[in-house]
Amino acid sequence: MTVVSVSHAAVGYDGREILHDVSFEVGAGEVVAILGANGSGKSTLIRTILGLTPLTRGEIDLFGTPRRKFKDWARIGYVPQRLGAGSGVPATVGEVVASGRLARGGIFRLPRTADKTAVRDALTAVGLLDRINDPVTTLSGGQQQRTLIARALAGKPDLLVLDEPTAGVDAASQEAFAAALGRFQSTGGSILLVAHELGPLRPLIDRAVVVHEGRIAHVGPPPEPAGHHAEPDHDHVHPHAVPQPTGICVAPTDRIAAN
Ligand SMILES: Nc1ncnc2c1ncn2[C@@H]1O[C@H](COP(=O)(O)OP(=O)(O)OP(=O)(O)O)[C@@H](O)[C@H]1O
Repeated sequence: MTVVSVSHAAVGYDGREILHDVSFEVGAGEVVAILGANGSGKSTLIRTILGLTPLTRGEIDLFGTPRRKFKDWARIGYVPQRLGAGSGVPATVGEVVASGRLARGGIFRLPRTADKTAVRDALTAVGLLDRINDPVTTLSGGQQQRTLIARALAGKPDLLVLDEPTAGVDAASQEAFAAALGRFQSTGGSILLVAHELGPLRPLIDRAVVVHEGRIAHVGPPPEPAGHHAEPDHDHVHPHAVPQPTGICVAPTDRIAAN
């Protein structure tokens, strides 16, 4: 089953075409990363898939349904870049996560206990259950990001769409975030994420889609991370590449296994 299908998509703003003839798919249970330089069109692509920006040409299907007819938005959890600093709303972590249940409303509204369980399960998945009653403003940037993924998970989506989920996020939160995404995938979830640096997310990625100046430049294994290695035409493995030692600067002692 194809969860997202983008076929020959073109998208523009004010008559200026930003994405040209873009095609790729996300299969059920796959983790696909959209990579590319600043301004290459990654966010535009995500916004177009979510129906926030119109297509100029081409087709997008979601769960096998043309996007313009798709109504089952509760199947998609969207994690934006940031909670929005200074919103002035003194919401607690639990309240923010509970807002992810809203799309599950209407005549199929689940009982309150199911909502509470879903909120607690989602916070457990991202390692923040102990902060459930704290104002989100007291969390670090990385913990706020984990709160957003918990909000998306609480809605029990089939597809998570994440826009630069680890940008500016501390290393411990990135690890916790990657673990939560891994658990989501292991239960059959599909993931489409935009990233600059994959970091701890790298092992999760089934396929990378590299966007370069509005066109797909590479589909396949994620290119090597640093500098020119991230260029779209640079997709081979270097024989001299030295693997980074894992956990050298990211794992606080309480995350190191006892044996
Ligand atoms: N609402 C808009 N109106 C007009 N032009 C826009 C709009 N949004 C984005 N653009 C332009 O579209 C191009 C692609 O932007 P987009 O945000 O999709 O790139 P990106 O790859 O996500 O970049 P970044 O990594 O910096 O977030 C840029 O030239 C940008 O200036």
